[in-house]
Amino acid sequence: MSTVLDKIKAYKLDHVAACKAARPLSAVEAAAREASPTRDFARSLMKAAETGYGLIAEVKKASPSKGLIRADFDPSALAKAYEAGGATCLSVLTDTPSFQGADDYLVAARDAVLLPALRKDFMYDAYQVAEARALGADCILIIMASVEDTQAQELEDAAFSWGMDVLIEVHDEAELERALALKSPLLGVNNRNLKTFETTLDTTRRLSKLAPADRHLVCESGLSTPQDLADMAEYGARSFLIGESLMRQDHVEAATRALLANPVPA
Ligand SMILES: O=P(O)(O)OC[C@@H](O)[C@@H](O)c1c[nH]c2ccccc12
Repeated sequence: MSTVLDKIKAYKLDHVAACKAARPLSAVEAAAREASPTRDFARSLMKAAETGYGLIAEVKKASPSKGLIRADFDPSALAKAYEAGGATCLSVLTDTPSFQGADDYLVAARDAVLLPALRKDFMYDAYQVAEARALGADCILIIMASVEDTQAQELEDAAFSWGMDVLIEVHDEAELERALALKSPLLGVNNRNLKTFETTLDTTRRLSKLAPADRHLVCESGLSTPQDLADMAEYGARSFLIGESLMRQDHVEAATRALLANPVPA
């Protein structure tokens, strides 16, 4: 049976082929070389996590599981609200149509602030990594559920060659094992199964026990309260990737601040 992830992968590969035909890799690489210097995504998270929580705040208009999340959607205003509320980094969905994202949203959000930004998309080809850098991205996502090992390695190598960081995303034990063959210290545990959309913080509870000490755990999806963060901190998570619950707030800055207000449990 084909899953949502399979469908996204199929249209994304078509999209990348069309992009390559319209704009050769050499042109994208030239643009990437001219892009704004990278901001230190991984280091910022680790530093924030020394004294509190690292927060990757996501600019997310819609999702395949929830449909439209935020009608009043202004990426630069949202980025500013996140920054003012204490977020460490941004994540900006560029995928469309599933997430109703756009490359321009990433450019606008990052330009509005000083925070490092993740291009949140489904990556399969080094071409997309160069594109990400040309858009200003400081980090890319590798979803282990959707790539082969060699592909993951190519994506990571390409990101490092552009001076970008890499968030490696896993959802089960087998993916985590495969992720450990890569070098990036940022290990994201997605609490949402991208094939069924089932979301449970038990995923982090389970996988955190298998994460080596030299990886920085990023707990992703399904988080909405300061209590969720404190709960996940008991399992070693100090950094969080949060979208929907913040995107549904009228006052994003205040909500971001409130989410981060409680101290990390001793
Ligand atoms: O909106 P949430 O439940 O706070 O989740 C944010 C983020 O983790 C989620 O958007 C996400 C995690 N991994 C992904 C991969 C592709 C698209 C989206 C995602």
